Amino acid sequence: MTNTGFNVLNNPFINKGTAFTADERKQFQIEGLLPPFVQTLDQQVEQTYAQYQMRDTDLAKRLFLMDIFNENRVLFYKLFSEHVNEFMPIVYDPTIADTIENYSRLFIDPQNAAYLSIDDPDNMEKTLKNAADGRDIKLIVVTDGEGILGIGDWGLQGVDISVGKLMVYTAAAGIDPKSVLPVVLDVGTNNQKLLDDDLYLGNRHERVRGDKYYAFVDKFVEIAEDTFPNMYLHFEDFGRDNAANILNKYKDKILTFNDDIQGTGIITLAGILGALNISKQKLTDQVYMSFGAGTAGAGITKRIFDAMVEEGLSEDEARKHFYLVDKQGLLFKDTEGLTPEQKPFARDRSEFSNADELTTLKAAMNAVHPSILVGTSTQPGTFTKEIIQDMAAHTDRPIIFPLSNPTKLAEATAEDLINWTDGKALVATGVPAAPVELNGVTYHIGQANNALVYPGLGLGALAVNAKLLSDGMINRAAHSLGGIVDPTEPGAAVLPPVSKLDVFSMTVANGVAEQAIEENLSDSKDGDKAVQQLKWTPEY
Ligand SMILES: NC(=O)c1ccc[n+]([C@@H]2O[C@H](COP(=O)([O-])OP(=O)(O)OC[C@H]3O[C@@H](n4cnc5c(N)ncnc54)[C@H](O)[C@@H]3O)[C@@H](O)[C@H]2O)c1
Ligand SMILES: O=C(O)C[C@H](O)C(=O)O
Ligand SMILES: [Mn+2]
Repeated sequence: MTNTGFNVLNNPFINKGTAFTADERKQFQIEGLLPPFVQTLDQQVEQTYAQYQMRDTDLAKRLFLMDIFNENRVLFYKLFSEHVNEFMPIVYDPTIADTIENYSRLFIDPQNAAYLSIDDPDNMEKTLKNAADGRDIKLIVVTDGEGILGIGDWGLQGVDISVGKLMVYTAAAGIDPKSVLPVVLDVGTNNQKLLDDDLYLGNRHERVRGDKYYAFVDKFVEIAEDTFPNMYLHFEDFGRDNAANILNKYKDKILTFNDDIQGTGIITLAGILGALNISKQKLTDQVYMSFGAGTAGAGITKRIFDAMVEEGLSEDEARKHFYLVDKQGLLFKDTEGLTPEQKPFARDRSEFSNADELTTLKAAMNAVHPSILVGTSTQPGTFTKEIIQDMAAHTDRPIIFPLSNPTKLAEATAEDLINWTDGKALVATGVPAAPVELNGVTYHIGQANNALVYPGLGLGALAVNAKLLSDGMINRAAHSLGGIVDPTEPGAAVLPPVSKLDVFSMTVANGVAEQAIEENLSDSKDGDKAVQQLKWTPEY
């Protein structure tokens, strides 16, 4: 195509549609290619929002918004910024799970993603450059699609989680959409449904594992770092066997982040601190049980453990506060198949007279009586009325976070947890939950989803060009979410509301930037100023 005009109209990073002025229409050779009336951005927002409201299912709404995204990023983000609370569950979790499961069938537009195939590693550099198309890439979200939310292996179709996470970065923290790149590492899939599907768009073979897999990931990291210096590399939804390995390999070398391990750790710690602020209890008095001790479960446990150590406990003392339950039941030192992340928290059988019977959540809860129960098991409905009422009988204000996503996989609903405990439970969920009315009190439910923190964390780290993402920066992010909710209000939520996502993302970003400077991980002098300078706003 030689026509400059159509290239402009088809480039979502520069297209303004009907908002192109008469001068711009002349300059870009698009005179007469649009209706003559020149609209303002606000008029476009009003018009598209009215069209959005005409869609009657969440999936149809999402597909409509994706059309706007594909055509005009400024318009998409302006619209998103005006309806953050309403759009988050549509653009992101839980609706995004439907689009991932049906990605190939719904495919219309590649959304400027980079598709990297393990069968074609020599093309990696070219692909990344083609996808960047001269843009200065500062932020990559990469997935290999093996552990998408709790829905498992979706192969190449997982690319939508990279696209979706990046949308939240921009809507929440003002990361310039021109500076981001969604990436999928297509290493095959073990999802038989996809392998058998003629319309599946990914590599139709089993997942490549072992040395060849790690060599591919290493090559990606190396080329991405060389091609885009000073970039923040966000890993998302890798499988349990690889996620922590990759993070451990790179976290002390480059500016990188694993959302499921670190992001989820931060938001869950923030939620627990919020809950303790309401119950006026101390973190170091809590007994913690993780149901599902995989990537997220073990990552959260480590973060809460570190927080207890920071509050003065020795590592040995702190460790005594944690119990992990996975498929095998309560995890003991001699349990078969422990992951390296589970091992430090596995218990001695001699601590229990009935250790061999502790093979279910119910038995483990009965034996331990924890004050905090966090679910990252992908097993829906497993926080039963019996288990929860027994927990509530042994602790004043049980902290209960069913975090498995999407909605259909949650260990319990907020409504049940509040009702079963007569409002005693301090609850947060992974996906948005409506307030619960009980005995004249409205209980607001916090959303413990990493989306509440990763955008601010990324903005803060990028703004000051941090060399690494340190534990100190991560900890600072977790402590930045306090002070927004009034804990004395009856029914107060344990986390700030998503409607204020843009506001508290800035608090997180400022804290993280300042911490990087304090730790000499940045040459910047003024964190707040750097954050303000990097922040992008959707306007023409
Ligand atoms: N709210 C959030 O921000 C957030 C963040 C990350 C993950 N998650 C959710 O947490 C869940 C787990 O994600 P992940 O990345 O840790 O996956 P993962 O596969 O690494 O971990 C899941 C763990 O659950 C265990 N499990 C499976 N069946 C079980 C059973 N019957 N009883 C006990 N344990 C069982 C698995 O063995 C595994 O260790 C997902 O649903 C995901 O959506 C939520
Ligand atoms: O994507 C989400 O909603 C949160 C989290 O990263 C997950 O894997 O569930
Ligand atoms: Mn995830």
